[in-house]
Amino acid sequence: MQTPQPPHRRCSALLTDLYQLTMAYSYWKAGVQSKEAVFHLFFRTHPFKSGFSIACGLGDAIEYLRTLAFRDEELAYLGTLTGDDGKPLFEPAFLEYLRTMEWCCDVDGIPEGTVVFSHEPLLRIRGPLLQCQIVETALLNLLNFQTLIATKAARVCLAAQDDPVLEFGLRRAQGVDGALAASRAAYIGGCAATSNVEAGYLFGIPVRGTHAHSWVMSFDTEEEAFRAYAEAMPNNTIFLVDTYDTLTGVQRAIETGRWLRERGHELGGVRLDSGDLAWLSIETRRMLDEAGFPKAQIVASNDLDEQTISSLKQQGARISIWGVGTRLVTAYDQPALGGVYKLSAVRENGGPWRHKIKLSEQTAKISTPGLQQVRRFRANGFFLGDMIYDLDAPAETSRVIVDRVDLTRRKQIPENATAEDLLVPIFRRGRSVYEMPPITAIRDRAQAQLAGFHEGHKRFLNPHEYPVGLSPALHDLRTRLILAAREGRETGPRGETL
Ligand SMILES: Nc1ncnc2c1ncn2[C@@H]1O[C@H](COP(=O)(O)OP(=O)(O)OP(=O)(O)O)[C@@H](O)[C@H]1O
Ligand SMILES: O=P(O)(O)OC[C@H]1O[C@H](OP(=O)(O)OP(=O)(O)O)[C@H](O)[C@@H]1O
Ligand SMILES: O=C(O)c1cccnc1
Repeated sequence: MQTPQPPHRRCSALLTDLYQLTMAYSYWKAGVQSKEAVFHLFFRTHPFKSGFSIACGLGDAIEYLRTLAFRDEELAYLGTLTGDDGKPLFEPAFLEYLRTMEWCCDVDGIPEGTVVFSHEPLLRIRGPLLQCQIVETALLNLLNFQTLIATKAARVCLAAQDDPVLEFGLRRAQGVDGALAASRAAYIGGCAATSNVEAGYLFGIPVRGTHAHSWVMSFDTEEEAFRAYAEAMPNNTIFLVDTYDTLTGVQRAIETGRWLRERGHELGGVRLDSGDLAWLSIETRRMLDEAGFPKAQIVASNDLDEQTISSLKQQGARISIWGVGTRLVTAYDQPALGGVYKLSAVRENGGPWRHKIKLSEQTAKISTPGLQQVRRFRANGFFLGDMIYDLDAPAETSRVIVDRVDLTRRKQIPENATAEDLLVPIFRRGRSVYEMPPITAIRDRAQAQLAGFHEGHKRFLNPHEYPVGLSPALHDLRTRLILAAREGRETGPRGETL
């Protein structure tokens, strides 16, 4: 069966904040709708105090942009919207403009599954100002959530070391759409399978599951329940053992395992879902091994996350499969990634680019100008640092990475390092030029990328900061623009004094 690609449903052109459309209208009224613009989508801080994030959501973003069009019913609805004076917000001629508008932007993006860092553009959109503007909200929605969940999943999987992690989140996820997107992102982040059957069907993710307490409770005894399940599904026998007393449940699972073995089947294992999971798993392992079931798996679930899993590992827990739901798919400890979408250059009629910045009281929040690309350096199997540079400058050959905020912090990249530019072409003049990899390849990419970063960047407590900065030329350009903006001075296109 061919694996369907995201999305699971059409993302409408109306899936946006009203202000994108009021700005679009005003660009059109002012006659600047076709001015060429460049925007970048990036985040400023990693979620979960993490030292890294995993890019995710590009697949849905591509489908959204590929099918972007205002339908007649949607335009009719926009025609009913009114302003403070009760008169229509949008003129019919503008709605007609939207109806015939064809997506024609250039888009470059960092492939899903890539390890990414704060201030790095995950997407660069270049094209008519109006078109770049109206896609902001949907792109942020798609990339923010999926990057958040893929990052959480990667952390949970790092904590589980080489043990499989099953994503069990559907029942607690943020709605149907959140659940599906979370299952996909969790798989990309490293989960082995999901309990969400629709995600399995739509995205080609492996599906796994055990059984619930209700199964046990619906029989008079636990023995009967396990036996009936074993008879029905001798090839899927992980028994939930904590409905009454966990270790008694393990004993009953062992008895059912003997019964299965007499019939040529093997006991899959047990699931622990309450109590002290470290102690119970150690006792359970001992019982299973002594009874001759060394291959039976011990699955654990119950409000797990990367911190609990790390702690359980430290306590010597003998858990071999981790079922993780609520805290993974809701990104419980940080429910949103603060990705933003910022204008960084404009030009008219193919003239020189005018680089733009947004000032802020907080230096870290001052935006980066230019047409940005990210160059990642690597030597001896490890990534050394990332340099954001300006494609509008002469070809970048520098191997010095300058900290965005503190220009005295610089990293010199050695000559033997190889370099890779992370943003790849996704759309050219509105046409999709990117071949979406299968989801398994995206997941493999995340694993391969993570393996290229030193452990210090991946630890949970005070991770070591991976070097990310600007090329010296882009740093100079940004500084010139900040000074000119602060002094209220006009500058040349590249921030030069006039
Ligand atoms: N040894 C352990 N070390 C650290 N955390 C643990 C350990 N064992 C279990 N936990 C976690 O502690 C929490 C225990 O949950 P809680 O106090 O609600 O009790 P419970 O065992 O779930 O009881 P019940 O489900 O019957 O209400 C869960 O998040 C679980 O993952
Ligand atoms: O804890 P999570 O990480 O979300 O994993 C999924 C949970 O969902 C199921 O129980 P449910 O929460 O429905 O009921 P229970 O806690 O009363 O067993 C399962 O037994 C897990 O405990
Ligand atoms: O299959 C399971 O064990 C499962 C599925 C969803 C939620 N909790 C557990």
